[in-house]
Amino acid sequence: MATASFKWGSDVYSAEVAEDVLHCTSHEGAQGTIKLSNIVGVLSTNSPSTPSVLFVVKPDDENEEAPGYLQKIDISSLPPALSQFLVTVPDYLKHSEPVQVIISVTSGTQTAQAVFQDLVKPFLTHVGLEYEVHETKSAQTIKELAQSQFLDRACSGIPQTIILLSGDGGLVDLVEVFYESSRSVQTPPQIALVPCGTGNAMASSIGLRSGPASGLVALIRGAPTPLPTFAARISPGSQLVIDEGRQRVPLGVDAHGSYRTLYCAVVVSWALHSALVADSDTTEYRKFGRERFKMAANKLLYPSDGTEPHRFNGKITYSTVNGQTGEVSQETTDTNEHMYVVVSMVPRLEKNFLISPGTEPLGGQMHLMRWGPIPADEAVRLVVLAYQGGLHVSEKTVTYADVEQLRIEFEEDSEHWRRVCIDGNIVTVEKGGWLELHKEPRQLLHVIKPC
Ligand SMILES: Nc1ncnc2c1ncn2[C@@H]1O[C@H](COP(=O)(O)OP(=O)(O)OP(=O)(O)O)[C@@H](O)[C@H]1O
Repeated sequence: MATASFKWGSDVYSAEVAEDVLHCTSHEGAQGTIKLSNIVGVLSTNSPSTPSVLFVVKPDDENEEAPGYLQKIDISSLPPALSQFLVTVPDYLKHSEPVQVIISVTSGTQTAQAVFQDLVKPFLTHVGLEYEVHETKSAQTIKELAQSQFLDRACSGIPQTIILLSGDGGLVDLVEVFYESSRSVQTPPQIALVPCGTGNAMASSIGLRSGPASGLVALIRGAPTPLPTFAARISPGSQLVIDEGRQRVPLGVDAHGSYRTLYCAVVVSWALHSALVADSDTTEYRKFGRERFKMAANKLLYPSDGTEPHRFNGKITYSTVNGQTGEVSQETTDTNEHMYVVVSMVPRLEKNFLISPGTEPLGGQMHLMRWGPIPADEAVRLVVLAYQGGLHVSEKTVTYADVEQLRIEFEEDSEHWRRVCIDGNIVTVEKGGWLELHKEPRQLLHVIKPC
């Protein structure tokens, strides 16, 4: 198939579809092919008589996650089989404010700049959109932009669309600024995700699982949907871990003085999960992409001194609602010893890591996933089952519950085992401290979900 090597020209091509492939022929008789699965959309806005096909050329057709580059060709007429791809420019790309593009340069394996040049910039140009580009200069850039620009517009009722070329971190930064502000948001920004991170939990959960190009498909044919957000209240004395674990920043308390609230939209975890996220967030580990999580997990599950994995101590209480009667019941895990504790607000933490098959994307649910101390090999088996379509949730050893609220009281002496992960941020809870999770009623951000 000539997808990568064929040189597309500015001709108007005649086009026909056969066996999920668009066959195009130029006036001079040159022939090129495009897999239908690589088509982003067909625009007929500029000239209805010569629709434009936007498609991704993948140098390595076998690797569906390879970013590739975007190409546009005009065709002389629309084959019926292409009508499913017909799109018009959606309202969220027609705001008076230019589209805001954020390139988070260190996300994942540092591909975001190339993804912008090869996919997003050509997309914006072909669709004829005005845009402003912001490249991150530090870990604070997205928060600073949110403070200085996005929040102002949202509070003034100005519609805006933000394209995030990042992992979950970019979204988490926006959540932090918008939800910690006391200002009143009139018009939530509409956020398009172009997955460039390591886990890309939110993007994968809303269906963007074929690399960064899937973000373009959602951008041209998407539905802005409120982003459910959750409040994590943490006891006083907690600290944010920064600088690859070397430094701590006290989190302080909210104005009422009894706890600090952090807002989240993806995942809160403790025990093995938070430890592996914390341990693997170093420049050295980041080079390994998604593998870094497995590498860190192995070190925790099979300690080098030959001992068994750590038994995490704490009391976990949670409430559930009976779907039929609406009755709320309070439950406590049968033991205070734990190995794996994850509260997920999304179904997937990575493309194929289906941590919570019962969670509807952007549905506003929290699911607790937990198991107690078990042999390391058994823990590995459960994690493998999660990669095999979320089969771990039916195992007897796993607690899996749709929870309304949850509280953990930490009973660990060492700070090392009191590290929790709140949407990728690592927080150490004080000795004897606690964490509570609640559903947050405000909806201040919208995520563009693929239709
Ligand atoms: N120019 C920069 N200099 C330093 N840090 C940066 C810079 N740009 C981004 N960062 C930081 O790099 C991290 C990137 O996080 P992001 O979530 O986007 O990617 P990831 O962690 O690889 O993916 P995921 O969260 O989906 O697993 C964030 O902490 C962000 O603040």
